[in-house]
Amino acid sequence: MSILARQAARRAILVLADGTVFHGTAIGASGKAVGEVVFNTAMTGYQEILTDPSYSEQIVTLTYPHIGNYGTNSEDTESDKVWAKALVIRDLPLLASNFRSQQSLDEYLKSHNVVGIADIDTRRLTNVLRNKGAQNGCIIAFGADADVTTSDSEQTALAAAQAFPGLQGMDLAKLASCTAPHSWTQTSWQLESGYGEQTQSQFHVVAYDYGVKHNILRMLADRGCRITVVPAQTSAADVLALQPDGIFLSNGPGDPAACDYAIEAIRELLEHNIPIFGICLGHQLLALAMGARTTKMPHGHHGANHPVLDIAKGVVMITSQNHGFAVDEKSLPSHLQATHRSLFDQTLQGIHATDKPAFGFQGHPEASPGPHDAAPLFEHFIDLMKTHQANQ
Ligand SMILES: NC(=O)CC[C@H](N)C(=O)O
Repeated sequence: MSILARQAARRAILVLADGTVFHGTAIGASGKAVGEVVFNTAMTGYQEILTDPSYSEQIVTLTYPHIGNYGTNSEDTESDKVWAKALVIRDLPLLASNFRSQQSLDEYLKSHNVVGIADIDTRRLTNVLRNKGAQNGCIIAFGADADVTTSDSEQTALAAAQAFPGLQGMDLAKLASCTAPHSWTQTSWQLESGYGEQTQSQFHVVAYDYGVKHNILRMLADRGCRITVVPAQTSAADVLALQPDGIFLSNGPGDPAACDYAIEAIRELLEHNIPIFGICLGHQLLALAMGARTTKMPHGHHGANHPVLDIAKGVVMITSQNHGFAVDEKSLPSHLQATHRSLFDQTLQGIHATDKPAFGFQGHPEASPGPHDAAPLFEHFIDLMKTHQANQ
């Protein structure tokens, strides 16, 4: 029995748009949350997942049964707030134990005003999502003194789930983006010293922030990139005025095809032959700008154990993934080459332009807390910038 069940438990319900109902224990804040329900198979990294802006408008189910074991801290974050709409877990363990822990997961969710549900059969929920596809859903987490199991609240939750418009066609990147350009100098976390500060740089990278995960910026800073982060709607002309050695297109939430301003700016930037690297949403936007199409996947890829084939090398990488849309390989124009494919469902995972120094990766080479098999993709971006500098 979890600590929640031992305490005076607050009840919660999760209702999917197809009418499936789960009764569980409320964790985090009291209230209602509506969004697309997805499942993530990572065993660790719940704080990084919650703070990943790409989870905007999504309710995240973690399939690993014990979540919260190592508590939370102020460092293991991918942005300044929790972006996931709500959290669904099987069991919140009795103790949070880690020398870096500052707050339990339950307290952390409460302090960020995020609702959650525990003590439900997450295997059953995952089966529903895997077989029927990602579905919209609603969680109602009741306060301690609420009378809860009424069918009224199930009806309220069902109506809210069915009224959610869905992620297709939603442009969320401009909402997750920063509002003003700024520089980024923080480097990766080390056990002895925590996060570091960049001391010298060799390349100037302009990073489009569509909801950027901080570890991407840290890994670029580690590799000698002086970084100017710019808002999602920055024009190509404004980026070119910064005289970048390379342009980075970040991850981000929502439907890539809805980000017309970004697709237009990237199309214009491609004409200047400056190295461009896109991750996840950035990869999808690069593909769209070059004439490919994106589609909504049945239940997407969310986890830290996804095998991806490097087509040219014939090597398999274990990768971190978080996406619900994908570039349709069949739609690639002749000047875009497929470089990586998912070994779960054969969907496209990487592209490289044959006529420009531009490439994209669907997974997360910056993954924190890993895996790190795809990290060498950052070196490829550095190599392209070196060549570009040498040719100037
Ligand atoms: N992590 C991301 O950048 C996600 C990209 C896009 N929003 C998708 O769901 O496919």
